[in-house]
Amino acid sequence: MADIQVLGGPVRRGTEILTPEALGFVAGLHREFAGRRDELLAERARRRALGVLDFRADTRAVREDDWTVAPVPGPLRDRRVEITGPTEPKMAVNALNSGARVWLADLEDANTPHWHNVVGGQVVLRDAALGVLEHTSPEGKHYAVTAERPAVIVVRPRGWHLDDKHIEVDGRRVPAALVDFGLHFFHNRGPYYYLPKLESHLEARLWNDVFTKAQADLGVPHGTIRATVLIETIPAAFEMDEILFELREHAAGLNAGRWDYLFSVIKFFRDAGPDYVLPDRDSVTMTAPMMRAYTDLLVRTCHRRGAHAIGGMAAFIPNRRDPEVTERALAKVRADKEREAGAGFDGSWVAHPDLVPVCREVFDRVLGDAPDQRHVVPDGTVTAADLLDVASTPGKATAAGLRSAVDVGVRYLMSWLGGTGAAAIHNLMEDAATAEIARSQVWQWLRNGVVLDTGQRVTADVVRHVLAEVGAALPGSAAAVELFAEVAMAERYPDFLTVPAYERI
Ligand SMILES: CC(=O)SCCNC(=O)CCNC(=O)[C@H](O)C(C)(C)COP(=O)(O)OP(=O)(O)OC[C@H]1O[C@@H](n2cnc3c(N)ncnc32)[C@H](O)[C@@H]1OP(=O)(O)O
Ligand SMILES: O=CC(=O)O
Ligand SMILES: [Mg+2]
Repeated sequence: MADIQVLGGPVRRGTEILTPEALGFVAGLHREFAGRRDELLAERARRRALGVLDFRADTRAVREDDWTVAPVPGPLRDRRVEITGPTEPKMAVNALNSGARVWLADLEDANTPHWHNVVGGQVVLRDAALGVLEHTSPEGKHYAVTAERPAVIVVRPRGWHLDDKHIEVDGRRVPAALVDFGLHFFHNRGPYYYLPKLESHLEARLWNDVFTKAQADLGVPHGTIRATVLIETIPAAFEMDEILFELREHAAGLNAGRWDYLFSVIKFFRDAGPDYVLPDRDSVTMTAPMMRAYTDLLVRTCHRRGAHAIGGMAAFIPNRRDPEVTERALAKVRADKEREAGAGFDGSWVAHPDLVPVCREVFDRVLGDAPDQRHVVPDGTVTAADLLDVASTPGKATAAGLRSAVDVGVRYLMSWLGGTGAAAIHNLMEDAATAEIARSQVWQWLRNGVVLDTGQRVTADVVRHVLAEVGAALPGSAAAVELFAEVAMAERYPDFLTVPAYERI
């Protein structure tokens, strides 16, 4: 224990989570795997420096051979509606009662990793697993899980890129992914996880080895854990088969994480010239050729391998106080889910309980009594050129788009720094992934000197001017404005906005 330091302050009921045994377990994972994690992060940078993306020659056999992942476990058999949300107690109860089949309990895109969120989230997850989760709001409203069939909990730990500054082992910070997974698995024995932001099959292999050791250390049978991997980076799109193969004894499916995927496309090609400059965020829809290629390949890969293909998040949020906003959100979400169900997905995500019925209805119509449509393997081939066809994305870079990116980015960072990692902004769900798009788009437009629809070229002065106007209209935004400038305008592009942001909380 002497070499395990907890640097975060006290959190209510935190001692139930940060027990010597649980910390020892996390330290064991850290000692075995942190070094490999470091090498894999360095490998991300090396791969981008090469500037080339293609299917790998050395894994051709994995793509061509016949194999399948382990059989789907009973509780994950039917995933037609999954609700996502942070592990805050009220939302946790609401998600479990929402009628969705799965609750993606999010320690990643929807969560600010304040220490009290990290530890408090584990308290909520433990109570939920034990069936004792309850909450009373400041207004005195009582929340308890009453659903006959509460959603199955699937936990999303943070990605490989972040270290947690509140736990040190042998003098160094522990990868946040190992903190989140380790504490959760120690207290609840899993067994279901979503794995975010992977860039390669070697990162999947690392997760597989973490699962193997974790199960062995705690005497849990090998293969109990089941992971759904988000394909939400462009490098990972070229290794879908390989990722499932590495995790085949622990894999449950793949998910099309569209927002981080777009972020990754911009990030990977941020200085690759005009053919790779994306237009306004709201014009890049899932019907853009490169997005269609990505989801087609995902569904085909999953179904060939017996895994579930889970759709992504439409960002439109209903508003119980504004029927027009709600009607628009329902129509947009319905169209999105119909596209996904028609393309072969087995289920999809919603961001709000009021969207559960529409997603369920759309998938009920396509699935009928069957729990999924894994037996449907769509024909066709997706080539590297299809995945990389950024140039055919319709839309323009506009002055309104620039303002919106800056405005949403600053508003979101205000929320994130304040401890709330998902927010409804202008009736859209914004989280770390969508904010990454906003700031990366500004960086890309600036680097490429993009000319907007108004004829104005994007320069540092133009961005500074918009940022000053946005900041002036938002009281208390100084820290968020400064952070936005750092992540959208720095000469050297920061890989993740959450890394510098984390040092400020
Ligand atoms: C790119 C990606 O990774 S997507 C996945 C990550 N992102 C997310 O998970 C975002 C999930 N969604 C949310 O966080 C929220 O819906 C927000 C922040 C967008 C909007 O939340 P709010 O402003 O509270 O919405 P609203 O006021 O309409 O909520 C109404 C009720 O629904 C509840 N609710 C809203 N969203 C959720 C949710 N996702 N899960 C559970 N309950 C929810 C609220 O707690 C509230 O409950 P109450 O009536 O008991 O008070
Ligand atoms: O995590 C999901 C995404 O779209 O990003
Ligand atoms: Mg994501």
